[in-house]
Amino acid sequence: MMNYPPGKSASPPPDPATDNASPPAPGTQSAPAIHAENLTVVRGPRTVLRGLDFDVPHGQITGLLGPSGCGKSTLMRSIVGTQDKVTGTLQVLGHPAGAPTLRSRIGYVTQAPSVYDDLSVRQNLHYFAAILDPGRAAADRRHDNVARAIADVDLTSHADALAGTLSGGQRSRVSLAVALLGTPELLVLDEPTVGLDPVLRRDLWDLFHSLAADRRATLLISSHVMDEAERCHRLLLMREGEILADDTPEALRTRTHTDTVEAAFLHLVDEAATTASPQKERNR
Ligand SMILES: Nc1ncnc2c1ncn2[C@@H]1O[C@H](COP(=O)(O)OP(=O)(O)OP(=O)(O)O)[C@@H](O)[C@H]1O
Repeated sequence: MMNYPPGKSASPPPDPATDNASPPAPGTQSAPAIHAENLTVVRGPRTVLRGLDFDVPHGQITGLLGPSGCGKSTLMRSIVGTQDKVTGTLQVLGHPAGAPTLRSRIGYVTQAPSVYDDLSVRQNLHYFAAILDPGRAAADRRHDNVARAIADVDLTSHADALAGTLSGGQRSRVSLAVALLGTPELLVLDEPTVGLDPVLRRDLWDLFHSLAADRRATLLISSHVMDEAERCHRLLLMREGEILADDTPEALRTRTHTDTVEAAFLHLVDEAATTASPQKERNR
């Protein structure tokens, strides 16, 4: 089992260029972790995702960024196989999204923490661990995995507190710990740092980088906080159900002659508006 000290390092995130240089995990070099072609999703009367084409590479952190309502959660639900009315191609770890074989290979954390309020943090983790890895013979392994997952999210000192008595941020971290139990190859995290203080946010990003670097996990992390974009290896910038850009933060800044990803995003929004509607642009 990998051992690393989450939340203890104040070091900056690893340099993606250096990280890219490390050898890929065996058997994962060729195909991307996620491959989408003409991915379209209809929700109710609306087409929420419109013909998306993109790849998510293995062993890196890809940030999914865009304003509220642009379709980030819908895309994540499609990837983990819980979204209805998905058309086009969506391959995840070499299988069609939603294939039963993917269940134990993906960790998914929704925006709303899914924990039992009347159980302690440890009991919550043991409950889910027993589903993932049942049987008496696995009791020692479950015990170790639960302790590791609780330590991963820095909740050891709250392990015996009832989940219902925790703060919102702490409850989110319990959900994240549940997702880390099975050491998944792909982690899909929907706004995992929302509502957290800056120290916890930094600690969680350190953990995400450890997961990518040490366990070769692939992470897809949504956020609408643009400063978090700088912490990702790659970015998918979304707007109104479309991918506005798919690149590294540095390449985006360079291409748009801007200093921050937020400025790059705004530049691309303006550029897209000009292309889509010259008349509208002339009237601005
Ligand atoms: N059940 C539904 N029926 C119809 N439309 C829906 C439904 N759920 C979401 N939508 C619409 O789909 C669009 C995308 O929603 P989604 O939750 O994926 O956005 P998001 O980018 O994750 O937003 P946020 O950052 O606020 O969570 C929104 O315009 C939303 O109104």
